Amino acid sequence: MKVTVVGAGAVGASCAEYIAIKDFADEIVIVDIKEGFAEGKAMDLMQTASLNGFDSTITGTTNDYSKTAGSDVAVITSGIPRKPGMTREELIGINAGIVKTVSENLIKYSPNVILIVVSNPMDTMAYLAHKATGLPKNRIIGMGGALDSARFKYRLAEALDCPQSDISAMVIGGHSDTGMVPLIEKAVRNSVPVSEFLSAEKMAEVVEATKVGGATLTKLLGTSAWYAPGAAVSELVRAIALDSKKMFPCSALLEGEYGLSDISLGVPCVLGKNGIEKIVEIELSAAEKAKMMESAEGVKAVNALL
Ligand SMILES: NC(=O)c1ccc[n+]([C@@H]2O[C@H](COP(=O)([O-])OP(=O)(O)OC[C@H]3O[C@@H](n4cnc5c(N)ncnc54)[C@H](O)[C@@H]3O)[C@@H](O)[C@H]2O)c1
Ligand SMILES: O=C(O)C[C@H](O)C(=O)O
Repeated sequence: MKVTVVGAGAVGASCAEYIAIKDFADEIVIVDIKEGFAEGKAMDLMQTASLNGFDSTITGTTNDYSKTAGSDVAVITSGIPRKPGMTREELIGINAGIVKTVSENLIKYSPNVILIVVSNPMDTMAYLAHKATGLPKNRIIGMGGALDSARFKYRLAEALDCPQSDISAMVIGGHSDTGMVPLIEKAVRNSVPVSEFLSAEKMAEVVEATKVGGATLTKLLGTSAWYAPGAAVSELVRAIALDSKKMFPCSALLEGEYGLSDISLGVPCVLGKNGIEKIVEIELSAAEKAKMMESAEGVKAVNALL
């Protein structure tokens, strides 16, 4: 499998590193516009091969998309991250143009590629990629919910004082500080609803902490997070590479699913060799449906700025 990662910055390099270490890709190509930056990151990562025990080959290129030709999957992390106090949506003015051009460049050399959009505001950037490329809807995946769900599990395990491996939980909706929908009613600790262990107040605290998980880290780090985002992307790529049929919440183009259309929004997706193999329509409570509709309105308002 050949994987391209556009953007050799914090998230792109982390994503490339995790993909290499998990060793399911034959070739990883990193692209950046900063002269020599992708080449340097690739060489540094390749010098970990004997230490981390992987055989994937990693190369870098400064904006030469011919080196990405024939990619099976391409991850778009190019663009600026937010600073403390900003929203993800405020990045649209700079990132929209970058994501559009990068998407067009990628499909020129890899017409059969599956795109994974990471750059923020992610749901809108994924929607933009659909408009810019015209790729089939199964071949554009927005990564946000997989990361948000990991943060949800982290917060639930913290509240329950238990290993994260005991938790199954999912976040759907928009990848935004206000629009995320952590499905707390459906979260379980080893098949037992978390409501058996946590008060309503504590569950509300966990939901709120999950929603601002990105902003919390941006405040601590001075820029947005990269380890968990990179790891989340690597898991989506692995599901495609191994045709695993694992289900992740991903931003997918909706055409009537969940009563929504003309929007890319976080919903449960089965991932495999074809990208999104299936959008899974789960039963939502009235409260969950209301939050999902509100989330969709927020994303559509940002889409309107394109
Ligand atoms: N969807 C998510 O869950 C999620 C998680 C983390 C970060 N993000 C987003 O990912 C993006 C990258 O974050 P980061 O922390 O890696 O930023 P970063 O600044 O560390 O890296 C971005 C890289 O993109 C490069 N770049 C800019 N324009 C480019 C272009 N036209 N072609 C190729 N490369 C280009 C820059 O040179 C830089 O190296 C941001 O928009 C951030 O908000 C999204
Ligand atoms: O929070 C950010 O700006 C980056 C990313 O969307 C995240 O959730 O870590």
